[in-house]
Amino acid sequence: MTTIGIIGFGSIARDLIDILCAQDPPPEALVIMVRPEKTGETLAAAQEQVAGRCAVHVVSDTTGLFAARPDVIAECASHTAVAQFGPAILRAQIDIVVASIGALADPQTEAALKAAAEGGSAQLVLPAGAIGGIDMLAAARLSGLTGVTYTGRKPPRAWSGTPAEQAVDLPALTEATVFFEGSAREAATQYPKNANVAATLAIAGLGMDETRVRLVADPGVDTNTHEFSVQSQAVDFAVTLTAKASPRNPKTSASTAYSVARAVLNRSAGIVI
Ligand SMILES: NC(=O)C1=CN([C@@H]2O[C@H](COP(=O)(O)OP(=O)(O)OC[C@H]3O[C@@H](n4cnc5c(N)ncnc54)[C@H](OP(=O)(O)O)[C@@H]3O)[C@@H](O)[C@H]2O)C=CC1
Ligand SMILES: O=C([O-])CC(=O)C(=O)O
Repeated sequence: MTTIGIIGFGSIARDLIDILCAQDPPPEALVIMVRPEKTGETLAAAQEQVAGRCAVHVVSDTTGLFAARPDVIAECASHTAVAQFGPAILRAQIDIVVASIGALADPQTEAALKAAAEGGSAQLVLPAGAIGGIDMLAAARLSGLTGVTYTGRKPPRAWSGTPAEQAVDLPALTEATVFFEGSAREAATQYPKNANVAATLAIAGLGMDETRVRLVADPGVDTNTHEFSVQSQAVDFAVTLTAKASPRNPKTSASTAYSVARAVLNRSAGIVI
C-alpha cells in the first residue's frame, strides 16, 4: 500500500494517521482532503504529525484527491461527505472504506453508492467501526435472523449537540436514562455522530427498519458501551464492548480508528483477517 487517501482531519483521521505511520513500512504518501479553508492549517498539522515518516499532500476536492492516485481512500468525515464524494470515488475505480456508515440510512445515498459500486470494479468497504461481532452477525443472516437489538451507552457529554438535549436535561442526569428507542434508520439519521454502529448492525443483519436500537445517557460511566444481541436459526449470541472514548472526540470510541486502519491495511494484505 503506497498512497492512502483520507477524507477529513478530525479524531478518526488523525488516529488513523498515527496507526498507519506506525506500520513497517509506513505508507509512501497520504493525501488528505479537507474543506478549502482548512488546507493550510491541515498541511502544517499533518506534517508535524507524520514527522517525516511519509509524504503528505492536502487537497480540497476530488480532482486533487484523484490526481494523487490513492490505492484506497478512507472516509473519516461525515454522512454528507459520504453522499457528496462516495459515488465519484467508486466511479473513479478507487476502493473507499467508510466510517460514516449511517449515511447509508438515506435511501438515495445508499442507491447512489450501490449503483456506482456495481457499475465498476471498486468496492465500498464497511468496517465494523466501534463494534465487533459483525462477521458472525453477517454469517448468521444466511441462516435466518429473528431479532437484533442494540443498546449504545455513553456519558452525557458524548450526547451534547444532539437531539438528546431536547429529550432530557443531560447535565442534570443522576442515573442512566434511555432517551431514544426506535429503528436503526431513525437512530443513524437523528444521531449521525453517535449511531453509525446501529447502521452497521442493520446492514450486516436485519436491515435499517427491523433492527431495534436504544440510546442511553449514563452519568455513571466514562466509557462508550456497545451491547447487542442476536437471535437466529444457527446461533444466538450477545456482544458487549466497553470502549474508551477517543481523547480527540468524546462521541467517538477510540477503537473505531483501529477498525478503519485494519480495513485499509487489508486492502493490500496477502492474508486477510
Ligand atoms: N462507524 C463507526 O463505528 C463510527 C463512525 N463515526 C463517524 O466517523 C466520522 C468521523 O468521526 P470523527 O473523526 O470522530 O469526527 P470529527 O468531528 O472529529 O472529525 C470529522 C472531520 O471531518 C471533517 N468533515 C466533515 N465533513 C466534511 C466534508 N464534507 N469535507 C471535508 N471535511 C469534512 C470535519 O470538518 P468540520 O469540523 O469543518 O465539519 C472534521 O474535521 C463521523 O461521521 C462519525 O459519526 C464515528 C465513530 C464510530
Ligand atoms: O464511536 C462510537 O462509540 C460509536 C459512534 O459514535 C457511532 O456509531 O457513530
